[in-house]
Order: sequence, then structure tokens, then C-alpha cells
Amino acid sequence: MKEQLIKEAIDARKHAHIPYSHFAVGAAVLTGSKTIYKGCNIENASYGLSNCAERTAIFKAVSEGEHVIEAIAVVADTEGPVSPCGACRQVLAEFCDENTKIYLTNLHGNTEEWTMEQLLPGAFRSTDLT
Ligand SMILES: O=c1ccn([C@H]2C[C@H](O)[C@@H](CO)O2)c(=O)[nH]1
Ligand SMILES: [Zn+2]
Repeated sequence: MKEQLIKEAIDARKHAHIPYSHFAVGAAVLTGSKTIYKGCNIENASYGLSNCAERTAIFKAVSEGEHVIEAIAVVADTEGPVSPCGACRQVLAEFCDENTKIYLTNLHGNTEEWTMEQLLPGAFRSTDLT
């Protein structure tokens, strides 16, 4: 499943809307129902409105009623495995738990498997809301 998820993430890059950064990122999410949702980064002329590939894939899954993320793969043409931004780490923390497999990779096949706790220690969670 890991290899398939990475393949789907690579495939998702082809739809990246990146006229400003020219930096294509792809993500693929495996949900509790064993469905794969793909996402790419989508930029905007108003730069700050751009959306990362990870969030595109997660929001697609959640908007289809999927709230359990079993695994996610993220890929870009980076030297080492791609590093998700802070905003995506926080969004991941909302839907991932200690069992979620997080595969960070690049086009050369340099793949690392991270845990949610490694990606964002001490994330703000719903349990912090009083
Ligand atoms: O993990 C990452 C890092 C960056 N980007 C996007 C945001 C922007 O469109 C471009 C350059 O930062 O890459 C992602 O989609 N995911
Ligand atoms: Zn991001």
C-alpha cells in the first residue's frame, strides 16, 4: 500500500496549479474506508490564498465524509524528502493519530516515515478547547 500511495501522490502532481512557484507537490490520503484521495497544490494570484497538496487531499477526503486517515504520502521534486509546512502539520494533526503512517518522499525515492508526534509535537487539539 505504501508504494501505491506514493505512486498516486506522484500522479497528483500533474494537476498542480503552480504559475508562481513552479513547485509541484502531490499528496495521497488513504482513509478508513480504504479509499485514496489525491491532492495537488493550488496557487492563487493573491499568493496567501494558495493551498498545499496535503490540505487539498485531506479536505477532499473529509468533505466526502472520511474522518479517519490511515496513511498519507507527500512528494515533491526536493533534494531530500519533502517537508510539509506548518499549516499542513496542524491540519494533519486534526485527522491523524499515533497509528497514521506519514510518508514523506521525493522523485528520487528518498522516503521517510514520520509519526504525527514527530511532525508536530504538542499540536493544538480539540482537547485543548475548554
Ligand atoms: O509540503 C508542501 C510544501 C509546499 N507546498 C506548496 C505551497 C506552494 O504552492 C509551493 C511553494 O511553497 O509548494 C505544498 O503543497 N506542500
Ligand atoms: Zn502546507
